[in-house]
Amino acid sequence: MDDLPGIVVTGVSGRMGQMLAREVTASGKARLVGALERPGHDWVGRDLGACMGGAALGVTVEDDPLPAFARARAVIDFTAPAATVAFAGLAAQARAVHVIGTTGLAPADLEALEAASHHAAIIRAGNMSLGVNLLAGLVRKVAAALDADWDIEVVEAHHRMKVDAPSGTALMLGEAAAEGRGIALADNMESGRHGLTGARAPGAIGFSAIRGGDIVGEHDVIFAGAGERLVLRHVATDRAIFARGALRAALWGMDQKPGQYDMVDVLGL
Ligand SMILES: NC(=O)c1ccc[n+]([C@@H]2O[C@H](COP(=O)([O-])OP(=O)(O)OC[C@H]3O[C@@H](n4cnc5c(N)ncnc54)[C@H](O)[C@@H]3O)[C@@H](O)[C@H]2O)c1
Ligand SMILES: O=C(O)C1=N[C@H](C(=O)O)CCC1
Repeated sequence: MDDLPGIVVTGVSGRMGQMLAREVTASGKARLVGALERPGHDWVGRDLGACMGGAALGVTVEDDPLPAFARARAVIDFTAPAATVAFAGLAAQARAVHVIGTTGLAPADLEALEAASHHAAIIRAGNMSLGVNLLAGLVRKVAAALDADWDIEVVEAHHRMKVDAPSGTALMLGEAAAEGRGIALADNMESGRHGLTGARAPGAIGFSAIRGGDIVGEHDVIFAGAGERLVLRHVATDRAIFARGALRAALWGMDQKPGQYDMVDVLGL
């Protein structure tokens, strides 16, 4: 057991943090060598297993990232943008692989990640599931095959606690559509329609977000043409798909040089 590579999970009390801690512990491929929460969180200083309502795991929840990262080959981080940027600098210092699932990152955050990736591998994706990464490839192909008379709309649905929109997945799928069409997403994005919006801009890629209940994650990419409509859909029913992808990315990243990677690299798609 002791020779298995060590992994630290950040934001360990969160929806994804708990899922990740369970995935790493049960995998037989890695050891959980650290569990982090934000300072002041009531899990800090307690055994993680007990906090999650099960048997003791022998892993105490900590709030100081650097000593934890120094014990790890990889850090799996599904938290919030400010925390992720700070963790990127510290993971780079510890030369640990940083797997980032956090969404809602701003351009300045991405610049900070780029700087950190000169010192350690960073693997980041708005969605770590196999299905969504395959879907992105299909979306790119369909968008390349259809002309701009086909309107592209991305519709996503998530649980009521999600804080960012469009989702990271929706943006990934929008990027794939834009690449297929040979346009820049940033110049063609239409989202948050409300009121007297006027007609749809020709060639736009539209985004709509639904938030409610405990929806894990659903994404439709709609290609709407004259007299017909093509809909490509992914439905997530279990967060374990994201945790499995993240663990796979962490193990893969341990053999990579410093740099930025995504799940297409990890999955060899
Ligand atoms: N890429 C993917 O496949 C994927 C899948 C699911 C969720 N996500 C993203 O992961 C992120 C987290 O989602 P969630 O549903 O688990 O959210 P959540 O709110 O349940 O969990 C986030 C956790 O991070 C902790 N945290 C915040 N700042 C911290 C800090 N400085 N140090 C340590 N811990 C800190 C919070 O206390 C919380 O426990 C979101 O950005 C979400 O969009 C990505
Ligand atoms: O629950 C979330 O939050 C999710 N976030 C990712 C996104 O923004 O696309 C992946 C799906 C779940």
